[in-house]
Amino acid sequence: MATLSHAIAPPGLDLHRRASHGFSPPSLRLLTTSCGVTKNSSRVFAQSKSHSRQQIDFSDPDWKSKFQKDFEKRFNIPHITDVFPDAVPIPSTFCLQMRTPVIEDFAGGYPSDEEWHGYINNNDRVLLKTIYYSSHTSAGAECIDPNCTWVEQWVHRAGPREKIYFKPEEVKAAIVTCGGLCPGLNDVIRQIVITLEIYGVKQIVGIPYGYRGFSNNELAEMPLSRKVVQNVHLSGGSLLGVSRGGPSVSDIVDSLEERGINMVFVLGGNGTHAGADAIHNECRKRQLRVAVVGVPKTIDNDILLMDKTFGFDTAVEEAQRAINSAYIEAHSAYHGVGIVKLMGRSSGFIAMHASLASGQIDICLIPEGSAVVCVAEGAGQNLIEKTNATDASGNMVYGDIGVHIQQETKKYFKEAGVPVDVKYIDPTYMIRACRANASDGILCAVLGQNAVHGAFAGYSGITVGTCNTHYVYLPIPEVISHPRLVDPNSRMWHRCLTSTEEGGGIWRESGEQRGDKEERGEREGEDLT
Ligand SMILES: Nc1ncnc2c1ncn2[C@@H]1O[C@H](COP(=O)(O)OP(=O)(O)OP(=O)(O)O)[C@@H](O)[C@H]1O
Ligand SMILES: O=P(O)(O)OC[C@H]1O[C@](O)(CO)[C@@H](O)[C@@H]1O
Ligand SMILES: [Mg+2]
Repeated sequence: MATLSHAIAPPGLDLHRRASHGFSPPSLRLLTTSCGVTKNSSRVFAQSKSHSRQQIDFSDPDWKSKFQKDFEKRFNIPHITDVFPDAVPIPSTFCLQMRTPVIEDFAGGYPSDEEWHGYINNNDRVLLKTIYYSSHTSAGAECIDPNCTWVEQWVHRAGPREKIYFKPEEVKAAIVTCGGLCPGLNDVIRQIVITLEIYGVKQIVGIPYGYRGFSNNELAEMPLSRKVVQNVHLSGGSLLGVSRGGPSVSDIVDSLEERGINMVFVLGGNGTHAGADAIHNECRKRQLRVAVVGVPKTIDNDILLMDKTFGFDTAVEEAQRAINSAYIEAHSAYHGVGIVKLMGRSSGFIAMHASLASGQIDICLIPEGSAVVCVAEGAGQNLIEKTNATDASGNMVYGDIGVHIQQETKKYFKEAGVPVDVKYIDPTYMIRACRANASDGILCAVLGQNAVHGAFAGYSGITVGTCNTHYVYLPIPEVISHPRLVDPNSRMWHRCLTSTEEGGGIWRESGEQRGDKEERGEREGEDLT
């Protein structure tokens, strides 16, 4: 008995071609995503892909320590003293005396102020990878060498430092939000402003409409204060507006100089971070004492190394509403088919998580049955006509895979002589224009605070994120070298398969189909995502 899953298997979604296989499957589930297929051989040294700059000779008995040294160098976070070795720090103006200890809680007595100061030591580190894989055949294994040797990889811990490199009264801080919208942007803006004020900063401005705001004289900077941002997190979008494209890096840095801005908080995805890193480098070239700190914003969750980016949870929650509607429509119709297209340019994380969360992504092909199809926008691009268009930032504009599946499904069933009722839902912008949920709200607040702590501590060219639930600073190039992709060998993907019962209906593109993406992307196989 053929199943629809076979009918639409790669190189497919070619429902006609396989229609002759018959159509009497018991029940079948389908989930499509844009995630790639990993050839088993590449799993052996999955991680070495991201370490391609370092040629590792595993026959060298010292390879591990050399690897670790190289890793430390790569994950070193740029500091103001790299360029200004004589920069003198001052004691932090960020007050940590707000604790209200209940003495009785401390059996051995509450630590004195000399022992406890609540700041982060510059040498504190967070373990980047926490699973010891005993074999490269383990699910989601990321091994460096053929023996899957345990290699500790440490990254810098985020948070307030005891010494700061900017006098708050000399700071003019700017916040800019670029790319597309994402739930939680206003929460991050709010928290950055509040934290800057706690340090004592008086000059805080918002740059309107992304990087464009730096060059367009008609767009005035927006003065920001706690009063202005107090309630902004209660609505979605960005208080400052967003945009794609815009001025050159050199023009942006000219504008920073003209405006006297010496702290820039950049909220955006991989494109925005590439811009932030370029701005940081240009400032260094010009010997400007400017701190550039990113906060990763991507609804697609396609930034490397982090547990997840803010807004993702909210988007998944919102996506479920669409899936639920598709499910209800499909189940209420005679031979109903519900199709939902979700965001995910290169990565199918939203589709995978929303499917897993909803438990409703299943296709029943029994005559009285129904089907719910969830597809990530980047999937199956090889099946539809290329638009050859790019947006203002240079990102490729994709064809509409959702509409394609809708049309092909109708054709398929027509040819099979089975009446179907196909309902197509495209909630695209609804999942990213909404307000952040509680867990994203917390994530945004902590990221915003840590961005300010990083800038005051003298770091630049960095971004903030969570690794294994701990907050860290990472050098920008390491998180944007390519988009993070769903790993089909990961536990999460298999959980997704499991949640769709037999899992036989899950479809993903083959390595060949998505060859171009394989070149650009890296799969991340950890359990969290
Ligand atoms: N390599 C780059 N160097 C400098 N600036 C860049 C680069 N790539 C993109 N940008 C700029 O960054 C901004 C945002 O880029 P983009 O539109 O790709 O969104 P993004 O940050 O990737 O967010 P999203 O996840 O919403 O796509 C644009 O103003 C764009 O001009
Ligand atoms: O219509 P816009 O603003 O270009 O945004 C669409 C794109 O933005 C994202 O949400 C983030 O990159 C993608 O998933 C999507 O392709
Ligand atoms: Mg992008």
